[in-house]
Amino acid sequence: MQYIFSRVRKAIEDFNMIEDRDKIAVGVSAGKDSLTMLYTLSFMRRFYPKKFDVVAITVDMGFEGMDFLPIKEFCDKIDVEFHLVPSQIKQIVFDIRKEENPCSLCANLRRGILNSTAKSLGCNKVALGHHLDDVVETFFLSLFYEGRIYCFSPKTYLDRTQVTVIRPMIYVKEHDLRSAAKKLELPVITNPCPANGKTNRQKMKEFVKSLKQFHPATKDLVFNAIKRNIWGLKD
Ligand SMILES: Nc1ncnc2c1ncn2[C@@H]1O[C@H](COP(=O)(O)OP(=O)(O)OP(=O)(O)O)[C@@H](O)[C@H]1O
Repeated sequence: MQYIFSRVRKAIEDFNMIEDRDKIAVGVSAGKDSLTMLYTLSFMRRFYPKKFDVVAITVDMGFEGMDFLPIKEFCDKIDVEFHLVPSQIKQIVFDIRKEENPCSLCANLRRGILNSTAKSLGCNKVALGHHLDDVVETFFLSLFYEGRIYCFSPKTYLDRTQVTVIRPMIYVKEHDLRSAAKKLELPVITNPCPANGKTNRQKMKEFVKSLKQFHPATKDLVFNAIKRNIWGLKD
């Protein structure tokens, strides 16, 4: 875990993600990435030089048979307030609109609920669990499907809701998150979304993996280019 803590701390410091007296709403999907982020931030709040508080928010997408009790119990164990917010996102996206490419509408609706819940709980920040592999995949998604050089930012202020979105896991690789979640025995719930594994993001994941045969460090090289040329971070 020490490795993950140090990578998260470096990302937080490089992009000034945390300030004194922040109240951070951690978006918890119940997947490995956001649960590891929740564990990391809840641990860090005890020794980090800037004092901050953490609450966990899960937007219930409306998929049948999801049991969030283990997440609630995990939050109790690490002393974090847990909020489960019901929604009709599944019905809207799949049953009513029958979206062929459901991901962007789904993510927009989810983000809206997450940010407004965070605001109503007095949080000034929302933390999302995007990791280094997500960064590189998003870059290629934007390039191949939108024809632009783009990636989400590590830290973004949202005018409308007046909360700042932070992504403290961007320096951590998915592989390391998978190992950490296993080691910590986090109560990971498998994503029941019917689109899971069939998305353009999944295609990009496979594409990035395939690049390894041409150059073993492609992922790191692309990530460093994004850091310098899109996020403007100096070496
Ligand atoms: N239902 C949800 N409720 C609250 N936050 C969510 C929810 N779904 C996603 N998020 C937040 O948005 C981030 C990015 O969402 P995405 O669907 O890409 O997650 P993921 O790659 O499946 O990660 P995870 O392993 O945490 O599920 C998550 O890491 C999490 O912080």
